[in-house]
Amino acid sequence: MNKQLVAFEQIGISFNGRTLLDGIDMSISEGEIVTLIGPNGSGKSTLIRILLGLQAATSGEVVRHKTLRIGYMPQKLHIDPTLPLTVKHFLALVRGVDKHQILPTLETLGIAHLIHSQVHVLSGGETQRVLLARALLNKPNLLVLDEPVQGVDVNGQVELYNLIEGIRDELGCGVLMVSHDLHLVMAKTDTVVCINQHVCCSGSPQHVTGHPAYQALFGVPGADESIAIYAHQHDHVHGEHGSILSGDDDTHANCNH
Ligand SMILES: Nc1ncnc2c1ncn2[C@@H]1O[C@H](COP(=O)(O)OP(=O)(O)OP(=O)(O)O)[C@@H](O)[C@H]1O
Repeated sequence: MNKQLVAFEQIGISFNGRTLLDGIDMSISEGEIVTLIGPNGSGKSTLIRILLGLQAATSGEVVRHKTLRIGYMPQKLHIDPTLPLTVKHFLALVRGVDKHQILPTLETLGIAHLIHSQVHVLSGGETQRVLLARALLNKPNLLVLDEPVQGVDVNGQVELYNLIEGIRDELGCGVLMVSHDLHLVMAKTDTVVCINQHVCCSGSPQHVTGHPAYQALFGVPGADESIAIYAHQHDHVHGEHGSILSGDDDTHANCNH
């Protein structure tokens, strides 16, 4: 069995008395691609921030393997557009980077020709690849990608997911992704975890997509396959502070807790 890199154990977090995450259990192993899905504001990025140590959980524990080394790709590049900065110089800012690895990494990602380009003139897809290059230059055994295909057209999304899968195959690293592009990402994912305060559904894409919960959450029969709709129907009701009050309607999506 592959080495487990990270395990979230009963992670919970509250802000100003409001429970955002409650009792989250999930894990990521080497060679595994895990995709985190859920409605806007359900706490996906917060869970990533907890993993990165940028946010403290209110309860529970993140168990990290002693060899864990994370390469993080944020949702967006936050750089002052008036600041002159080439791709090469941007990547040279990675702490401890081996500068000889910059060009080969860009070659792997198909953007070697952009090495002397200014970062603020890059297209959406090019920017995402530069951010992926930065994550890879950290020599990770876990890639953490927060909405990696944001701002990328559909063809570009397929290419990026293929690249990510290829990187997993080559490096044998684990991958944790947040995504809204359910149909495209499913084909490249080993495990899907759907959160909405708690873990609502999880498992292989085959298991999850065949599950009534998934269909109630994301699928509208006959609708455009590329459109994912968050119509999250619980089989229970949440109280004011997030507690689960009832589970009396078994025609609704079944959540796993
Ligand atoms: N430090 C904080 N203090 C107060 N509220 C916070 C804090 N961090 C996050 N939140 C709130 O938690 C909620 C979840 O945010 P988060 O960004 O984790 O959701 P998300 O699932 O990643 O959303 P999206 O899909 O829209 O990116 C938001 O309502 C946000 O305002």
